[in-house]
Amino acid sequence: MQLNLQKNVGLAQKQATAPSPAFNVRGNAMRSKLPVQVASKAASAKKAPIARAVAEAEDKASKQFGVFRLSYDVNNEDKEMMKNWKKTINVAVTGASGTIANHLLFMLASGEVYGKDQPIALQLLGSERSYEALEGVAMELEDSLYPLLREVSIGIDPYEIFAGADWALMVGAQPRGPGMERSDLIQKNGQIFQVQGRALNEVADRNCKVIVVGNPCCTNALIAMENAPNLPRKNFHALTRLDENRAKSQLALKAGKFYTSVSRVAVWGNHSTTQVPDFLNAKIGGLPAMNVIRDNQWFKEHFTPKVAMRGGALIKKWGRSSAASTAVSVADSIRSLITPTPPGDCFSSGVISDGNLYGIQEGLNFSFPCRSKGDGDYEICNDFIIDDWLRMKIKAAEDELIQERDCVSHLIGREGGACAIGPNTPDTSVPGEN
Ligand SMILES: NC(=O)c1ccc[n+]([C@@H]2O[C@H](COP(=O)([O-])OP(=O)(O)OC[C@H]3O[C@@H](n4cnc5c(N)ncnc54)[C@H](O)[C@@H]3O)[C@@H](O)[C@H]2O)c1
Repeated sequence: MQLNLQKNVGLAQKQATAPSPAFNVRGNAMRSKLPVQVASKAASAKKAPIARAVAEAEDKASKQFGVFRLSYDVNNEDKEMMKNWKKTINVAVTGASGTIANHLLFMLASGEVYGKDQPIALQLLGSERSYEALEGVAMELEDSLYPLLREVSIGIDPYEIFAGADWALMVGAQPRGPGMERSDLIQKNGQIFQVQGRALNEVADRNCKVIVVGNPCCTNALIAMENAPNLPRKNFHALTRLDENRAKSQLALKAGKFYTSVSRVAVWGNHSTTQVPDFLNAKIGGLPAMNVIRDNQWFKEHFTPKVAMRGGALIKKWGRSSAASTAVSVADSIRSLITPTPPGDCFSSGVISDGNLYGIQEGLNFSFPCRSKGDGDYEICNDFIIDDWLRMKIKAAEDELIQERDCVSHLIGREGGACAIGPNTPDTSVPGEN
């Protein structure tokens, strides 16, 4: 029996515009070259983008080492196991040979994120420098024998790797080098997300869900979204779930309760030290957290900065930034979108602020409390109480995100103010996560 034949032809078709090598690997597979029809360049140039991509992919497949059709010898036992499986989904992951991805990919492949009945194809994007490491990652995935992992493809061209993606987990970003200004990092990474946003716009599934992890993640998500006008604006998320998880853990520890009793914890604003972990609306054991932990000073002076500075505390101990817990929080973010949010609860995500009821300026990627029916979509919760303290903190986060947006206005086709982030601007990056 041949599995994923369609998909693998599709994969070859995804090799559309790439100057890069692409591999498609899987254990126990019988490999054979794809049949090819060579199209002339002139003819393909006139075709619509997708038809051209297909023609170019076929052309490339005729010449390129490493493009395979895979077929599997499936015995009866395997058939039994697979009979209730859903249709394979394509999950693109960038920065795939990086530290976070090294945890995340194996969680995805194991089925613990999308479900034990959800086969996936992993499409891994690396940088030129990390290409060999990417091959190593693919080999490790291959050696892990995950039944639900139907395909692994690797490459360095986002147009190739995002082709047909149902999900794009955008982890890859340039790290902040020694002496690098925050504004330089915003620019450098902004350019990456402009290119990748354009690629998503061209080749990803029209309902692709995007989660941006690479920092500054809210502004990067905004850039990707603005460069992908063919995808729903709502589909672009920035990862602030790690901050929520950190807040939950601190509340549970302080209250002496198990973390599952902590709910309705929102993180507002930016994934930076201006972030606002919301203790006013949080609940512990179904009661307002402030009625359980009766210590206002602790909430404002310990809890809030502790959550915001957690990355720095961790890097001091560990010598590197959070990776495993970040991967866990990406997995949590995905699960929050594909499973219904329990009544009264929420999850935090950086999403487009358009139409929000909290007075946050529109056109920003801003972290809000959200809820989902489990269909991949979400809505911003509209029943959170905001007091003066919370309002003041949220305003500072909003100002910061407006400032970041001004610095990338040229990348999002927006008339914007000048970039006001300079060497003397307070550095609000989450320590260790920039
Ligand atoms: N939002 C959050 O909560 C959160 C938490 C922790 C880290 N982060 C951010 O996540 C990002 C990744 O962290 P990491 O620890 O995995 O870093 P890492 O340096 O270990 O890995 C990053 C990988 O991205 C690759 N890369 C660079 N440019 C790329 C591009 N244009 N396309 C594809 N890949 C590219 C690099 O080659 C590298 O392998 C960083 O920006 C970090 O600040 C975010």
